[in-house]
Amino acid sequence: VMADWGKCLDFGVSIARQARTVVLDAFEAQKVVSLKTSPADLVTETDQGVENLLISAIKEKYPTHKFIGEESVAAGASPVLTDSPTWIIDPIDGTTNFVHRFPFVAISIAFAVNKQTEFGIVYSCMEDKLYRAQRGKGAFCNDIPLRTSGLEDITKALVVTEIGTERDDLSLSTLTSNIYRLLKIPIHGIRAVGTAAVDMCLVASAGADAYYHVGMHCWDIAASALIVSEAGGVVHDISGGKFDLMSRRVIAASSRTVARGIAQVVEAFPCERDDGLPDLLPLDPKVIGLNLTSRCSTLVQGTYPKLLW
Ligand SMILES: O=P(O)(O)O[C@H]1[C@H](O)[C@@H](O)[C@@H](O)[C@@H](O)[C@@H]1O
Ligand SMILES: [Mg+2]
Ligand SMILES: [Mg+2]
Repeated sequence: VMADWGKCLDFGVSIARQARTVVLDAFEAQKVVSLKTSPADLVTETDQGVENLLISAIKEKYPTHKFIGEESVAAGASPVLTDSPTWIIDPIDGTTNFVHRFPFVAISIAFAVNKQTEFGIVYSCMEDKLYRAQRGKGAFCNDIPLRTSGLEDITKALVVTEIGTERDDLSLSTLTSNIYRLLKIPIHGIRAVGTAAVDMCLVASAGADAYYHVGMHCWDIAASALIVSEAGGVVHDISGGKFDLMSRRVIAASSRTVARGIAQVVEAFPCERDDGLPDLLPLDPKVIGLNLTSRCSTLVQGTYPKLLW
């Protein structure tokens, strides 16, 4: 029988609401900003404070549960997802927005058991929009049910993506040529809100038709990936194959057709997986009929082969 994690979800919502008050209080205040992996990868004391608040509240109620938190990982914790009940937390998604007071900042909390996401919560703090989904039970924004647009025709798509924090030539040339090739399809337009979690919730709420990105982390999208699929959307790897939460690549879309259309024109640049495993080519045996057993031990330099089906 499927365990009902509903009470755990309710607890997650209650601590997300508490954390939001901390974010709102800090939003206007002076901030101490530090750098992480690049001059564009920022972190503040509020990121760390909110993560500590969430993790200590959860530990008190569920002492055996495990955590993958963005700022704990930045401080050296290992982001390996086991079968144990695990909370995957991004305390502030959109830290650059937070620092600049660009009013799109989200708290993202996902909960996985046996490596399967059981619920996801994304609180878009300035908008006061609390998105949530429990596996098999639908997706909601402030308790209103969510459905994606269901769009099939990519030439009518509004697509969200992110610029990310990479500033090296390969990442930036791949990223900008992806935008160029998408616009040439043509599509209606491209937007970047500055938080992957909110981008994906826009797909779930039909405000956009697809989101794609290479370089974000599991904590950015673990919650919103479930919210998109519970809203009737699809979530795939950037190649069009099977989504892998730890791969740092994703397409979330209104339909498989739109996802396929994006997979055909966008390319991935190599980036280290969140779990540190050797990078797997995004080969989905079902999709290409291959019987793959061995992992690919080295990154395919440059871009991944096109996996079209
Ligand atoms: O604000 P973060 O939690 O660091 O997440 C950001 C990420 O740093 C950036 O690279 C982009 O991918 C954004 O979409 C993320 O939300
Ligand atoms: Mg983030
Ligand atoms: Mg963050």
